[in-house]
Amino acid sequence: MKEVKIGICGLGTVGGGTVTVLQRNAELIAGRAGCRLIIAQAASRRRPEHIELGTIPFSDDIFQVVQNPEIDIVVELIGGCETALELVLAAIENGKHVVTANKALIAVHGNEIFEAAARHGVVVAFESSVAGGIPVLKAIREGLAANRINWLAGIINGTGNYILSEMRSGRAFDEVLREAQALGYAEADPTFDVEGIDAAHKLTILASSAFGVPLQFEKAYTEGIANITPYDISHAESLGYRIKHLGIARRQADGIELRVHPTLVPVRHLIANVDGVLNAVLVDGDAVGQTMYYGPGAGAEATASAVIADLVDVARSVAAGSSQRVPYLGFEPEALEELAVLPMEEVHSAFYLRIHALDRPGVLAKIASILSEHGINIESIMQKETEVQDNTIPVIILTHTVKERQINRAIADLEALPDIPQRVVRIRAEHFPD
Ligand SMILES: NC(=O)C1=CN([C@@H]2O[C@H](COP(=O)(O)OP(=O)(O)OC[C@H]3O[C@@H](n4cnc5c(N)ncnc54)[C@H](O)[C@@H]3O)[C@@H](O)[C@H]2O)C=CC1
Ligand SMILES: N[C@@H](CC=O)C(=O)O
Ligand code: NA
Repeated sequence: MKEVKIGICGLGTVGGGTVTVLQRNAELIAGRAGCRLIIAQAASRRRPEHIELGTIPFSDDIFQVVQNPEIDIVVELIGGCETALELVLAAIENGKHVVTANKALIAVHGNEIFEAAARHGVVVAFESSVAGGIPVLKAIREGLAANRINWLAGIINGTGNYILSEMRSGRAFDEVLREAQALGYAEADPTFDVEGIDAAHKLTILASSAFGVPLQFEKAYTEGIANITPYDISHAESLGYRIKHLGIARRQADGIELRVHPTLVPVRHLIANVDGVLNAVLVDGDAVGQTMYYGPGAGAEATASAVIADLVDVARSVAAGSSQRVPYLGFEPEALEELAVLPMEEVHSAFYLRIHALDRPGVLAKIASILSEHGINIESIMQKETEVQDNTIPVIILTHTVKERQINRAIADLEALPDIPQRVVRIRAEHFPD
């Protein structure tokens, strides 16, 4: 049987999982790929103690892997952007195919990397970069190729979803984050998870694959989960909603929405019930309707599953000597569109508002009148008389769907009232069509 030689750079969580699964399932993978995947070299800062490397040659210099003439496919699992970009471009220039789990690298430098790969006749595969083990890019680029995709929405950060899920049972944010780090779910810099940057990287890749637009991470609206409190989680629940951190991309007539933020989702919706490190991506296509892809979004072997699926894909084409591949973003480069990313003020959502108002007669009427002046209808309102804090009473409001611009103006007017001494808390809400 033909052999395809691979070199693995980075032996941390995902690198370790990849070595383990490649060794454990070697026969099965060879049967599927039609060739043997041989790890010809592995490199990382330190020789890992917890990974059984056996006879695999080890180096502490990742650049040795891209210079190794034996190697056909370089697997980049070091993370980060600077060295990873240098490594991947060097691999491509040396005529090597690349498999990477690095969403930051693809979202920020993907356009440049794909051009370099096309010039050198090699491929770059990145299924594991989005939603870990879930084959969602394959589903969008291949399985849904017939569809005009209208919108997609997903829980695409395992760490953030793990934190929000555990907070529902009253656990503290910092303690749960430390646990997610210990389980290998979090990024090297966990602020990427907490501030929504990791989800924005993944949403950028999903949106480009769904709509056929160039990668444009810098235009994504990004808001994380750091300000979500147990108080809002429990009040959202009493309104029949759960707070999830979602990435949403929607095609509008004049552009696309590209946004990542905490969102109230009706509790009965499937996506509200995706908990822990699990991810889910809901995709609406004009022919198929809605499909949802669900599974582990992070973790060593779950992510290795997608890394190895890419290795099998690339190895099959190397073994067959074929250059026919699914295009990176699922569209031929000349079919990509320059659709504008819409400013957030043009986006429509319903809103959960938490307003702390002084306990004076007529305050509720003033709030209702300001919302009405801005054309905002109220779906439900709760005044928590028993929860007086600093002389204020929380008023929780759920609005109907409005333009972001309307809510911004209404909140500015509310915050200008002497009766409302604190900032208004707002969280967007989505009602997915059936
Ligand atoms: N942990 C997860 O569940 C998932 C991670 N990813 C992505 O996979 C990539 C790797 O993530 P993890 O395995 O979690 O990270 P990690 O921090 O556990 O592993 C990275 C490894 O690369 C090594 N390394 C980094 N820079 C190096 C350099 N310049 N020279 C030599 N060695 C170097 C580190 O020493 C470490 O062993 C990242 O891009 C991450 O975003 C993607 C999906 C899931
Ligand atoms: N830190 C990421 C890892 C997978 O992409 C996450 O928590 O989802
Ligand atoms: Na994936």
